[in-house]
Amino acid sequence: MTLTLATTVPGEPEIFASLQGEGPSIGRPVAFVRLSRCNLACTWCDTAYTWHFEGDNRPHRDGVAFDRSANQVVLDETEVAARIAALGQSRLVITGGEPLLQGPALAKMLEHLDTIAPGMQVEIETNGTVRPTARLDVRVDQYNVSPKLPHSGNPATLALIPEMLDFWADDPRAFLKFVVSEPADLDEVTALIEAHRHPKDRVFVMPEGTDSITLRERERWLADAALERGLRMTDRLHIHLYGDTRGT
Ligand SMILES: C[S@@+](CC[C@H](N)C(=O)[O-])C[C@H]1O[C@@H](n2cnc3c(N)ncnc32)[C@H](O)[C@@H]1O
Ligand SMILES: Nc1nc2[nH]cc(C(=O)O)c2c(=O)[nH]1
Ligand code: SF4
Ligand SMILES: [Mg+2]
Repeated sequence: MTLTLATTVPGEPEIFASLQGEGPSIGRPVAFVRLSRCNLACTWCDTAYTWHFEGDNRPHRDGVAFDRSANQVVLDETEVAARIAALGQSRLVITGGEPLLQGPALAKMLEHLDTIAPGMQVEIETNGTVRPTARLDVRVDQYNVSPKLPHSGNPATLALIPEMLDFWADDPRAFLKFVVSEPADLDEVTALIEAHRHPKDRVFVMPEGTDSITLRERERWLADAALERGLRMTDRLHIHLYGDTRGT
């Protein structure tokens, strides 16, 4: 089966080694694979090149027309697994775009990966709106679920599906990671986790931002808010280290 991946440069799939920059595994050395396409359209998405193609039925961002052929590459699941194994890491982060849109092919890729690099730990970065298939789910050690608040520009009917929030609350592998732009967003975070009984020790808040100055500025009030509300906070380490660049 094939997977559709994002690219670093035209034709080169976005498969790379880096430190996990966000969330419960921050600082861990990992292999990353970034898949193409998304079912949401966050106004501040830092990887819009994974879903925002010319001709797509999506709002254009900054008036820039993205070229699909330069931003996608299709590979067999065995080739994807081989490239991940070649990075020599013991942990894998699957991200996108929205990786759970390609559940069946991802499951096959991880099954093959287990034969060439046995025992790799697997994390999935997801917007939390798509249920993982059973065959994929058995291969996953951790879900980093980032539900999208209204400031993302997505309608709540698409982004905040009550049954899915209940589903993640019940899974001890699922950590929520809310992107926050202003202090009032914290009230929405608190209301959501209380409504869906998501344990606070599995809830992170993370500043919106794609440069160090913005992140640091927002972290000043976010740290106090997290402390006050009993939530965990995460930085975005990769932005400080490498800026907002592909393949890092
Ligand atoms: C690009 S998304 C891909 C995975 C999935 N679509 C999701 O949204 O979780 C990876 C992570 O980056 C976060 N993110 C994207 N743009 C961001 C920004 N401008 N500031 C902070 N976090 C951002 C998302 O919320 C998510 O946690
Ligand atoms: N280093 C690094 N850490 C990350 N954690 C989550 C990322 C993502 O885009 O999903 C990401 C990323 O793009 N780079
Ligand atoms: S859900 Fe994730 S990949 Fe999709 S637009 Fe939002 S941040 Fe970007
Ligand atoms: Mg990222």
